[in-house]
Amino acid sequence: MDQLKRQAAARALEEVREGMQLGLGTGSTAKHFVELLGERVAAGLKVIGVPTSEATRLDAIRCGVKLTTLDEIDHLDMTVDGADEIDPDFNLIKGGGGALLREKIVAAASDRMIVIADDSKWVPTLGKFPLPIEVIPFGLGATRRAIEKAFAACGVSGQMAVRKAKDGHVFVTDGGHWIVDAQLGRIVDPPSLAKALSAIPGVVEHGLFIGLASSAVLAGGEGIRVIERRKPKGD
Ligand SMILES: O=C[C@H](O)[C@H](O)[C@H](O)COP(=O)(O)O
Repeated sequence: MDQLKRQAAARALEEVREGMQLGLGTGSTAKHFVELLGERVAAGLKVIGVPTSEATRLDAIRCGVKLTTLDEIDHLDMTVDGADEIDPDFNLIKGGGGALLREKIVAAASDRMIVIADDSKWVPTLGKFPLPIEVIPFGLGATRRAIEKAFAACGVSGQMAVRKAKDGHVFVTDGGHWIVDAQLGRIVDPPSLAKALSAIPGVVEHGLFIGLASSAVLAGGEGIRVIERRKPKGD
């Protein structure tokens, strides 16, 4: 599986050009991309990156990739990031690693977002992977009730659990928030659910990425598939 992730990362690297401003994703697949990019930088390629998490920031520094912020530059040419699920409309679930907020900010600031993954992430319908919802700890009971209402209005339901870190403590995101993971099974209308969740005051962000991904590089046993989204970014 790790080999497939690296192959997808290597294929995405072929899209990188001299001078590009790049969004650097988070997770085990994106980490391969940062490492491979580091090798190209060591060989003379000049690019600059914006990391989507503290973990990626440290990886990029270790790999010699020059970094900047979205305060210093006004757009990114391309973001390369992993995903937990991708559907045929290029809706994504992200946030399995807890980086969804920065990942979404960076993807939205990019001209293109390439999703890299092993092909098990390509699914007919989103929802088997628990949907991460980043929340403010204050008033969480009220926020959870509002989330349940949004689920009902969008025809989904399922258990919610506050994410725990490996040490048993509540997982805290880079932004200092918590994550509620929702086991929805099948998300019938991802764009409507995304809109409903975004309207809840205690929800900082959610892991549904709608209209952001422009292509997917999927590595599987039979090779690499590059699938382009037909609709322009933002639709
Ligand atoms: O918060 C984490 C990110 O959204 C990751 O890109 C996503 O969870 C996929 O991670 P991985 O490549 O490790 O499966």
